[in-house]
Amino acid sequence: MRFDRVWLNARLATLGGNDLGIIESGAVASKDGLIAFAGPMQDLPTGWDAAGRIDCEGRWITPGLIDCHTHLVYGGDRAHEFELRLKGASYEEIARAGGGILSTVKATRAASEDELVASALPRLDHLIAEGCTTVEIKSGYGLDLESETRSLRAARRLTDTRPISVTTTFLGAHALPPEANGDKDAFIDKVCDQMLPVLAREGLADAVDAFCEGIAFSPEQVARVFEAARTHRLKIKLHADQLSNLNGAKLAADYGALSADHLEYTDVDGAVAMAKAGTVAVLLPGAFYMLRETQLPPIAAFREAGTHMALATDCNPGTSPMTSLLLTMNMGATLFRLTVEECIAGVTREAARALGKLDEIGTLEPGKFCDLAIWEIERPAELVYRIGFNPLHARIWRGQ
Ligand SMILES: O=C(O)CC[C@@H]1NC(=O)NC1=O
Ligand SMILES: [Fe+3]
Repeated sequence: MRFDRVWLNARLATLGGNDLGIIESGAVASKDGLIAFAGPMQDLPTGWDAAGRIDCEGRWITPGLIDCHTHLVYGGDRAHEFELRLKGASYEEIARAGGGILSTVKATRAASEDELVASALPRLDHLIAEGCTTVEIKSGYGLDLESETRSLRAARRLTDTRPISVTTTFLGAHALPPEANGDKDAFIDKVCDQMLPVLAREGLADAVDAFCEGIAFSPEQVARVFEAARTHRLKIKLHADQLSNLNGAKLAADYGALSADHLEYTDVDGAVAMAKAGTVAVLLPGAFYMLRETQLPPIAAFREAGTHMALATDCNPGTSPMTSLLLTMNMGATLFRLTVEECIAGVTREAARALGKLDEIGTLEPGKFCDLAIWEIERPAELVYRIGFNPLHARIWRGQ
């Protein structure tokens, strides 16, 4: 058997099954960008050969990390609002005063596609430096067809100059733009009848998302977006129950969403509905931390119900200006009390599930893309335990 590359003398955290899937004296082999073998070195086929042999000298190999929820493409920044919040203004007060998302909308509408690409690249490079091999990027700061199109094109273009997989999500129902003059239903009509069909036809969106919240859109308005997504055969996700319980998790589950995200105010019924529907709970501790939220997501209910749980940075200029999946894991453990296994699975196997791509990425199993992160650590817990330290030794994307 001839492989392209073989990584030998490694300790594997395959994330296969429902745990870390640890293999102590392991090897991974690639062929044409895919994993051709992942298992005990002694099980490598007799007489195997390879163009490249890498001695990992006992280092750990995990699947490449996956950030399944980011708003990475946007103009400007919100540092000034950060100062306002330090002086006591709430996130909702700032939003209702026309700041928040809308100030980023103004900056994004004013930015060219090249400028959107250029400003996103440093954020993307930070994720890549920590072993990220797939990133989901939402629109949602354009809020009109031309700006949403420009944002999603910019997201797609990031793969032109970086070795990373990008999935895009149309988040037109993120906030009400100024020109809507307060008419949310008319804006939802535009999202569903004008923007979504064009973006679907042009293949610019892999999924559709919405913000179901008092300061954003109602469950009824979100349901209209979901119906339109279904018409155009696009998968759905939802920013749900972040600041209040509008039963967003249940709504997402009822529509068979890939994921419902945030979920601080989700109740047991929502957790059970998600488990039954296979809708992944994407937990976003960066926003919880930045907003100094005190309502914890119902982790015990998710565990009890069997709801899959993922973790992501929610990288965005307002509530989570964070580009570190390692710090995200530490927050998931420290703030949400997730276990080490849940954290590492949350940014690999479960993040892949949240993107509907578990058949392609997220575990070290033959037939999946050979996306690897090789770590200078003695035990997997170090990936979650440390704060502000990056133990990445090497990152492999599609076997390279
Ligand atoms: O503040 C921003 O720019 C986005 C905030 C982000 N979007 C959303 O729906 N919830 C969030 O935390
Ligand atoms: Fe978000």
